[in-house]
Amino acid sequence: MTGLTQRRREPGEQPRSTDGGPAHLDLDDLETRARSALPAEVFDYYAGGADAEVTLGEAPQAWRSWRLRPRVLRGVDHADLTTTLLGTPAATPVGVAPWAYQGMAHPDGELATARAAAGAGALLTVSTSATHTVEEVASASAGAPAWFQLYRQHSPVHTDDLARRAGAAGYRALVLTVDLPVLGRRRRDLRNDFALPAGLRMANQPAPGGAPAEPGPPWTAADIGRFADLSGLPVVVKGVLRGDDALACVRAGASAVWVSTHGGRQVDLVVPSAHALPEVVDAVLGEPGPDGADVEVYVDGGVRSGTDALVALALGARAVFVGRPTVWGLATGGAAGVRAVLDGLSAELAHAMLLCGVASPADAGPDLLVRSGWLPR
Ligand SMILES: Cc1cc2nc3c(=O)[nH]c(=O)nc-3n(C[C@H](O)[C@H](O)[C@H](O)COP(=O)(O)O)c2cc1C
Ligand SMILES: CC(C)CC(=O)C(=O)O
Repeated sequence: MTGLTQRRREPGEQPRSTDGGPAHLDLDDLETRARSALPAEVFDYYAGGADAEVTLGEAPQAWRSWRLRPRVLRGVDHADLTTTLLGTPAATPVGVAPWAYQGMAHPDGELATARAAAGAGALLTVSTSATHTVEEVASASAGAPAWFQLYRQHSPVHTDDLARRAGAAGYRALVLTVDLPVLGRRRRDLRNDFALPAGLRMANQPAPGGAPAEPGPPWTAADIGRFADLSGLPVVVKGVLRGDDALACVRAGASAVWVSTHGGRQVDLVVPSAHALPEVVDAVLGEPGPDGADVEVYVDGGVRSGTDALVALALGARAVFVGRPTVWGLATGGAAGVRAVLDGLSAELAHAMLLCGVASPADAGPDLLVRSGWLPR
């Protein structure tokens, strides 16, 4: 947190080089360093989006189509970031979105990300497509709360098995990703003929050579309650962009919905998360979840600063999740790199909250925002 005044330079003191440490979070610089650290096709896989990447490019801009209306003289001299997510305490409303194949970014992969999230008190979401098993990542979290993200697998038996294992391993929620009936068309990957490195461990996939899988039917809302029963966990539905879908998920037993364009990697030209969020919040506001508590709404996509995160909270998100910033942190600095990203974004958020007279995440509301007419939409 910056102090009340500028620091005065000592006589003869030269400006410090900022190369020596993370004086502040510079995500553009981190991305540039990750680009140098990673093989070009791996960087492209992580960075890229679907088709012409319009949605990918618009995501950060969309948060920035809002302007803040700071509250003054409200007696707020401290911003407390602590919150609960589905009843689980978290030190910050900035969490880690699930992302695949972390072993390509760092040898410790998901284990490093888990340690970083645990250290930061940030909620971790672990991808099905991890390079360490459901149970290994749970152990690395050392009791810190984590959620497990589930994709529909080729074999429904395998999908169900993963849901049960997530419950048994101590994850606190099951995140069903519903925006990937098939993979989006990612031009960079097509151009690079991207393939996963030969030695990469697909830790949650069944061993090759088993019986050929019989694909099950596509998921419907009815699967929400079924997975809650199988896993014994509350279900979060990730990849919702419409109010009617959000309400249908809640009525089918979801405890939370997660507004997401999948980082612009699935369908291009979809509405940015920042614009879909208010519709989803309106649709489910005050709806009870299966345990009677209010349903929660989360969001991800293009959140790159504390002020972006504050806009999301003001629009009604209970938590924001970040994907690529943690990719760049892991690729450049392992667990410490991810930790610096999470701590940096949380510090920026706390700073922005204080400057806007917002004492806690729950204290953020739509009164903080205006959509400026003069801004390009
Ligand atoms: C490299 C990469 C891999 C991803 N893998 C998954 C995944 O396995 N499961 C999932 O639900 N979402 C996955 N996502 C989407 C993220 O969870 C999240 O929605 C998105 O990255 C948020 O946008 P941001 O990267 O702009 O923060 C992935 C995203 C990226 C960038
Ligand atoms: C295994 C993939 C489907 C992971 C993913 O969600 C992505 O690359 O966006």
